[in-house]
Amino acid sequence: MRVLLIHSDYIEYEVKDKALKEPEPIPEEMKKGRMEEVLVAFISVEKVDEKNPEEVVARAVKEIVEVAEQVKTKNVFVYPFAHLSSELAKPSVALEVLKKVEEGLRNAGYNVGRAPFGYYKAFKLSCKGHPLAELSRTIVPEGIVEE
Ligand SMILES: C[C@@H](O)[C@H](N)C(=O)N[C@H]1[C@@H](O)[C@H](n2cnc3c(N)ncnc32)O[C@@H]1CO
Repeated sequence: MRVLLIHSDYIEYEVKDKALKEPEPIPEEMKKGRMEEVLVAFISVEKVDEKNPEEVVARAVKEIVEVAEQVKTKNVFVYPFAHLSSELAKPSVALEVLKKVEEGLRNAGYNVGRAPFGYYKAFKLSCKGHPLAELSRTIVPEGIVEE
């Protein structure tokens, strides 16, 4: 899993077109979204994660919580993003992993938003620009070496 973390004044998105034949079914209110004072986590779920999705979810939640504590925000936005890796997991696995990351963060006491899965989306982001505002993490199942 590849994670790009951007501490932002806000993120807003708008769903445009389907990017998968069968994107995640979403209610009208999920077609647009905005969150303020937020740690945005752009996440690419990778093929290697299919070896142990539960472990990758647990480690991703831990990493994201650590950064959220450092930048002092309780708001996290999970953004499915297929552009951080050339070895993507298949969509069915990726969606499940992303939903579990969202659930894990909520269970950890965070206000969590998530962008819809399987769509082209327009988005605006305002990065805060402080030294911890832009971070990335590579998370793989135990015992796997990621190039
Ligand atoms: C396209 C761009 O504007 C948009 N932002 C986009 O990336 N859309 C992605 C994700 O929502 C999702 N998706 C599919 N596979 C994956 C994966 N392995 N990991 C994460 N998301 C995935 O399916 C879409 C097409 O790949």
